[in-house]
Amino acid sequence: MITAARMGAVDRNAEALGVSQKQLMESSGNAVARAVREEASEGDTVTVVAGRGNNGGDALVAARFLDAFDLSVHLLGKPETITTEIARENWAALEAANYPCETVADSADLEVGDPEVIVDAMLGTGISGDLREPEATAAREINASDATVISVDVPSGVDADSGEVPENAVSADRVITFHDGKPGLADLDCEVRVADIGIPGAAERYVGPGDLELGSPAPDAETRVFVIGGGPYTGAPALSAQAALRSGADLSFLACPESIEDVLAGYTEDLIVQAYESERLSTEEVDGLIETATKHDDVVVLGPGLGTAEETLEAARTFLEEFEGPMVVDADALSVVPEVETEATLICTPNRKELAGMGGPELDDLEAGADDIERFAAELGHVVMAKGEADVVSDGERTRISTRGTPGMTVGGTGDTLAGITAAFMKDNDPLNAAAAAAYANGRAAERLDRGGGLLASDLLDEVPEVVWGER
Ligand SMILES: NC(=O)C1=CN([C@@H]2O[C@H](COP(=O)(O)OP(=O)(O)OC[C@H]3O[C@@H](n4cnc5c(N)ncnc54)[C@H](O)[C@@H]3O)[C@@H](O)[C@H]2O)[C@H](O)CC1
Ligand SMILES: [K+]
Repeated sequence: MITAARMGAVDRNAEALGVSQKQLMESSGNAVARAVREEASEGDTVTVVAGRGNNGGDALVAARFLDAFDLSVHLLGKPETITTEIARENWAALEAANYPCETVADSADLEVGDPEVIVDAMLGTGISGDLREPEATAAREINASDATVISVDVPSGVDADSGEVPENAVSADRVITFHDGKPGLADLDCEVRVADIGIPGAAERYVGPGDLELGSPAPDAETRVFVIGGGPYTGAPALSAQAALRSGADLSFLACPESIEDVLAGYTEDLIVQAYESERLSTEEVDGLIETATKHDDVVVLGPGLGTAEETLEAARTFLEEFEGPMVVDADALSVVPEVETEATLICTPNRKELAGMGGPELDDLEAGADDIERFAAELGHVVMAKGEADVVSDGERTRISTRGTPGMTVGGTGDTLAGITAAFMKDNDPLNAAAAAAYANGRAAERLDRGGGLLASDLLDEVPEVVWGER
């Protein structure tokens, strides 16, 4: 099953791999035509009712494969209102080739007639709200006919994700959906066929630009990130907190021992440093931190630069046991995750060593060990983003691999920037989508800066916005 949003991301990934939307539309249209040929005999009347989006586009392709029938194509709107280039091109091809096609300005003008087959291609996954005119009247006409109704991708009006069927939706006899089943089609009482349209498996398995769109924040999202780190180290928490801002967080707070407060505040005006008295993170600080995080923040990053003192690990354990919000757990805090029961939603970001240290698989090649990482994520009950030459992201059921990045990313601190990017993406988001998008953004930023060597993790900070807002 695949949601509409994820389908869009996979389409975008396919395009980045060199398989264009127009190629996918050609395959979709061909699959629809094959279904029509199963239902109609040569010379039968076939009526195509096309909307102005790519759902309609699919049927405009199908029309070219239906010469053997008494065909008529009805576009619900003016050609210039067709919303995509590839659908427009397919309409123009039909007109240029003298196909029997007409535009329907007003639903009263739509003559569905009494064909053997109607192809319902008004609306697919791009629907919003109940059917509006002229689609609503057209749907009534289609439902009132005795024709066999073949719906393209989704019966027009049905929500492909929720399965909600508004009363004026098309009632299909058959649905030809593309690439994978849709959650909203599972309970339809008609035949649903999944047609392979040639999307490469890599478009789902490997993180691409579509995943960035899916997992990065909407421009108007307001995210407050709270980094709990530092103690022996100061660079790591500062990198995470700044990376969060560079990835869309509006405010980035940094909780640290007061002994390094000035050092951290000195890095940049942009961080709000909130110091606590203890020399390092300890249990007496945790209640205060949980209260602050719960009241004021959206996502916590626990771990950068915390060090591994027993009292710090004990405090991390307590924090994890008591906090219930979204968290990125990185670096030294990772080792306690398998020991605690938590209500928090975690994204754990171990490197190979930390993965093994958490009781995960000991792997030289993370990509080759992706199934082991998926099993470990399932046991752990949280998203694991195992960082290496390839990053493997899994929630125990779904696994995606990011091969973005450069050898130079082995320099210290790129895991800290990744943790901050992940936190900025995590609010109100599927944690797997957020983590996959963050791995992609961090790696792409490094690729854009690649001069063969000499990368600094702090260099990534300026480049991340170029990826998150410049490339999607
Ligand atoms: N990988 C794949 O699965 C592929 C699927 N394809 C087809 O593309 C459509 C999705 O196309 P899209 O252009 O995003 O949207 P639609 O055509 O479904 O609808 C957009 C169209 O409809 C208008 N509209 C929206 N809501 C309403 C409403 N409530 N009432 C009336 N009109 C509405 C909106 O204004 C637009 O004009 C997918 O379903 C597949 O069929 C690709 O062709 C290939 C890859
Ligand atoms: K449809």
